[in-house]
Amino acid sequence: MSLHLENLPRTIYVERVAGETLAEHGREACADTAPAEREAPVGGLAAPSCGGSASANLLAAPRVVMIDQRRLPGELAWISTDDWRQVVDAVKTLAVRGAPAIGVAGAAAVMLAAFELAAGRSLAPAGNCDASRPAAEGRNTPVSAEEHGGATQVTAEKYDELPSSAGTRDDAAHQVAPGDEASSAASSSPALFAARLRHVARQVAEARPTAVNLSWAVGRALETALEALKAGDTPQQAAEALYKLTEALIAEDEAANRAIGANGAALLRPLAQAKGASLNILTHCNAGSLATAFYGTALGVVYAAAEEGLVARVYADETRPVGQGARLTAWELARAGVPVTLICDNMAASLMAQGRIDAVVVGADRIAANGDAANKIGTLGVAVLARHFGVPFFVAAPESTRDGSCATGTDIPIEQRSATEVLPSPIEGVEVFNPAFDVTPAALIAAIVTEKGVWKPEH
Ligand SMILES: CSC[C@@H](O)[C@@H](O)C(=O)COP(=O)(O)O
Repeated sequence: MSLHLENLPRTIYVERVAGETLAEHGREACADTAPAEREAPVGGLAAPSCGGSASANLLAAPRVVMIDQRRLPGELAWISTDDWRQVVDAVKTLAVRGAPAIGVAGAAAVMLAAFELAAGRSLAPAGNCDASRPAAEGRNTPVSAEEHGGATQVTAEKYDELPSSAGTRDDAAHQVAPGDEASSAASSSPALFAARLRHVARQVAEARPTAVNLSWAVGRALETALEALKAGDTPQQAAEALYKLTEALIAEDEAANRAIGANGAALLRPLAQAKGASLNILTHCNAGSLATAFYGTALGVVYAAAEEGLVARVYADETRPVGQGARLTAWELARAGVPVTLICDNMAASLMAQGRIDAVVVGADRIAANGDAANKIGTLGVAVLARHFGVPFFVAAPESTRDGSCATGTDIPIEQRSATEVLPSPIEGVEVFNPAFDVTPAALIAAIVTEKGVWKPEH
């Protein structure tokens, strides 16, 4: 098999529009339909730019460019925006999804807000960005990063930590009327800038509750801005620091995924040797390049193993109700040149019973200290089946997905999503239960693969 990773589009990146300042640049988002084939600046396909080249002066307008994954596989289209609210909206509506990708998106949203403030623009909420956060239910209850307060979270303290010259949080952050004087004041007052950026960061971090990567990355962004201000930087310089951080997060994520791939391939090698043939691998949801900055976590393992000839075929669960497996994983693998067979979620048992699955590799959205791992709903069922049929079950995720503040999986907040994802037209008298994730106990996981190595929680 020859891999074609160059056919994979970059999920999310940032760019500058040369020759325009933020104040001059239009605020509207543009959605571009990608050409069938196009060279990307650094591997993979990139969207056509909304204008200009990548050379940038101070305060040239940054844009966040994201694949609109709601439109796949029918159409490869990008959202390009300089509005942090649209990035939050994209996270909530799954235009951009997957734990590492929404982490990058979160940091990028804070970066766009910083540029908006630094240019003296209003920070009034728009669209549904202030819409109430997704509900949580059951034992895995805490939802917001602030409420959760763990080591890798955006803590309340971080939100409230002000530069020494700043006033209180309330006197600044809540002055958010469109076009008011406080908006332009934030461009010249580090204290006001910090307070209002903190206010935005909180909204961004709460866009989705389960994947810890979101609040982790937002926390890094906020910390970067506050540190810059403490060091005496202007709001404009702090915004520039956030642009650099977003680029760094994207590069870090790809590097982590490639390391995860190498570590995971080392786990699959002995299985292929024992079988005397390449492996059939089952995966659930999309933990591929589309779910990350590039390359993928679970599919990163597949890509690295495929390079070595260890992979015969990937079976992709369709992953009801949103269909990330059918719409995204199958599309991505086919595009990358990996043989793929799409199955319905209820077919995995039958395949395993026939001995047609050699290993399961999935991603994760949050991993508790004891190794319990939250991943897309349905993963737990696959893990139970794998244990029953003696198939090794591997979890692949970056270190940023580990949350030491959750002792076990019961501490992980589980997002409840809209009933319409399950039942597009309501039926009177019918309630819908739609948790987006479930938790696989560590006892069912053969190994957790991160960029740092392989972790066997049981041992
Ligand atoms: C690489 S993220 C882990 C995935 O396996 C999966 O759970 C996932 O893609 C997240 O779900 P989503 O709701 O699509 O954002």
